[in-house]
Formats: sequence, C-alpha cells, structure tokens
Amino acid sequence: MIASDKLTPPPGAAEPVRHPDAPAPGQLLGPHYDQCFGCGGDQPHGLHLAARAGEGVSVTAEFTVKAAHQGAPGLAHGGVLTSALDETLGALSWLLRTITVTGRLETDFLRPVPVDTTLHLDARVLAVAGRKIYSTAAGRLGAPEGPVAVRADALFVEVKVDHFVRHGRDREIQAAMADPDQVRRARAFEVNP
Ligand SMILES: CCCCCCCCCC(=O)SCCNC(=O)CCNC(=O)[C@H](O)C(C)(C)COP(=O)(O)OP(=O)(O)OC[C@H]1O[C@@H](n2cnc3c(N)ncnc32)[C@H](O)[C@@H]1OP(=O)(O)O
Repeated sequence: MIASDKLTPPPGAAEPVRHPDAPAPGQLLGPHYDQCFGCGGDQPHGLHLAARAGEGVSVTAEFTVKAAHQGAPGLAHGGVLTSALDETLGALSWLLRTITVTGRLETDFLRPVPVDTTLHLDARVLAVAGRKIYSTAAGRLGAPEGPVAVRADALFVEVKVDHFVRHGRDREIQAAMADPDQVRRARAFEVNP
C-alpha cells in the first residue's frame, strides 16, 4: 500500500524533532478539549480515546469499540475507525508542541473490528516540511502486537490558535476562553520557539 503523492514528503523535508518540553514517554496526554469527539472526557457521544507519549515523535492510544460505534451488526463503522486514527495522529501535536489540523487522511481497512474490541493504536511523524506534518498510524486488534486492522497516512497542517477563534462557533469559543484549564492547554502549544 502506497500513500498518494499528496502524502509523500517532498524532497528536502526534515526529520521530525521531538520538542524538548514534550511529555515524557509513557505519559498520558489527556484530552486537548473536553468536548472533543475523539478524546474529550465530557463528550457523551465520543470515543474517549486515551493517548500516551511514545519515544521520538510518536504516540500510542487505546480505543474500545462500543455498540454505539457499529456500522454493520456487531462491527465498527469505518468512519469511527478513521476518527480514532485521526485523533491518534492529532495527538502527535503534543510531541511537536505545535497546533495542527488534519489536511488529508487516507485510511486502509484491512480487517473488520468487532464491538468490544480494544484497538491498540500507534502513530508517528515521518517528516516535516514547513507547516506540513507527514505522519502514519495503525490500529491493531486486541493487543499492541495484534494484527493490523486499520492504518492511515496523513498530512496535518500547522495553524495558530486564531484558526479556532476565527472559525469556531462563538458559544464554544467563549466557553473555552473562559475555562482556565482550556487556556492552559492552548498556551502549552504557544511556547513553541
Ligand atoms: C490542540 C492540538 C491537538 C489537535 C488534535 C486534533 C485531532 C483531530 C484532528 C482533526 O480532525 S482537525 C479537524 C479537521 N480538519 C480541519 O477542519 C481542517 C480544515 N482545513 C483548513 O482549515 C485548511 O484547509 C488548512 C488549515 C488545512 C490549510 O489552509 P491554509 O490556508 O492555512 O494553508 P494552505 O491551503 O496554503 O496549505 C498549506 C500547505 O498544505 C498543503 N495542503 C493543505 N491541505 C492539503 C490537502 N488536503 N492535501 C494536500 N496538501 C494540502 C497546501 O498545498 C500547502 O502546501 P505548500 O505550502 O507546499 O503550498
């Protein structure tokens, strides 16, 4: 399986650099936003995915497929699995200390994923070219060394915090800016030199 041209790092792309203040390997990263569909603890409809910092510029995460995530009887919906990959890839931002959003995401579905399965995900940054972050992720069935069920290649694009202020619905932006925990999480990314 080969990523499309848009997901192939251009000549001259740099090796990713782990930020000196990145969370230590093994550290639980916690949600970047409590209402996030992927990781938010206060999001009743969410995946409640929990990610940890890995070595280098990598993360691991776990996501257990619930009955609410079905597409076919007893099997996870493909879009939900893509969301889990997207969130895991997004968590790489904590290692770079850069705010990023998904620009492009290509998913391969290799095996069906039954309800109640815990998907063990891992993601790493492959290369960086200016604002463009090239990364890859996989989700394995039942164990960190289990068979690969889904994988993805992605291009994330660095943005400033204004991106969310400019585009987000006012009600949620005002609530986030009034929440000291949320402001602290956003600031953690702004110290990037
Ligand atoms: C707090 C940190 C943790 C965050 C975790 C989040 C986890 C979940 C992640 C998500 O789901 S984020 C939500 C889904 N994504 C979005 O809503 C992004 C919507 N798209 C945009 O806002 C803009 O299109 C984007 C910021 C991605 C880019 O717009 P810009 O005007 O800033 O930049 P531009 O269009 O010039 O693109 C910058 C470079 O990226 C390239 N690019 C952008 N989109 C691309 C694409 N889709 N495919 C290929 N290349 C792309 C583009 O060609 C260009 O390359 P060059 O610098 O070489 O010219």
